[in-house]
Amino acid sequence: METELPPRHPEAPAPGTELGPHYAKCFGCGEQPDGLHMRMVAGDGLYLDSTFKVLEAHQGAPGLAHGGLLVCAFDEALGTTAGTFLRRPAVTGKLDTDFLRPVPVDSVLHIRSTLDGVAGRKVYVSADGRLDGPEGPIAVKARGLFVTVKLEHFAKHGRASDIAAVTANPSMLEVNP
Ligand SMILES: CCCCCCCCCCCCCC(=O)SCCNC(=O)CCNC(=O)[C@H](O)C(C)(C)COP(=O)(O)OP(=O)(O)OC[C@H]1O[C@@H](n2cnc3c(N)ncnc32)[C@H](O)[C@@H]1OP(=O)(O)O
Repeated sequence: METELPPRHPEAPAPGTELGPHYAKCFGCGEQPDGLHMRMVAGDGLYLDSTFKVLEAHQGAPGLAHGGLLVCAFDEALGTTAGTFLRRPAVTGKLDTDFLRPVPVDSVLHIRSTLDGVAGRKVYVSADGRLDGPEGPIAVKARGLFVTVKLEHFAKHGRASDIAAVTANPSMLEVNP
């Protein structure tokens, strides 16, 4: 598959900028009580650095993060990477994950997610998640294919009450394609 490396969008957040939630109710980055509350900082290339602290509510086995929630963290990081550097929303088409080490409750996963290339509406992204700091051992790796969509995608498919809520209060969204 031929891909191109896109330029960093001129309106992408400056390197070092901490991103706000892309949607106030997002499970990954918004205000959901048991959500992942991920924090993300724009890198100086086509990458983001994110952190996800594994909490009590995120367990699968005793004292360990649930694998599906780890996938959720990567979905969030990868989708935000695509959206941030292209300045248009992208939804997950495909997501592959390698789980290399268990991730304990109370640990912080340090995720670097990178935009690797685009081909038409397809956006290829990948990420590594490390324990014990940004240079620590890799616990989880992921690769994703995201597909850019127009805002109508959400208006057409989203639950009507939530669409009405964000229409009435656009500050719930960080969307400015
Ligand atoms: C603005 C700034 C915002 C910043 C913040 C944003 C943050 C966001 C954070 C989000 C965080 C969380 C993120 C979430 O949780 S997103 C939520 C989870 N994902 C979804 O709900 C997506 C559901 N799927 C769809 O809606 C449609 O299937 C989409 C839109 C994806 C494509 O249907 P559409 O009819 O529109 O397009 P198309 O079918 O012509 O496909 C187009 C191209 O893509 C290729 N293709 C498609 N699927 C696959 C696949 N599985 N493997 C390989 N390839 C695939 C396809 O072959 C074609 O290629 P080509 O023929 O052109 O070569």
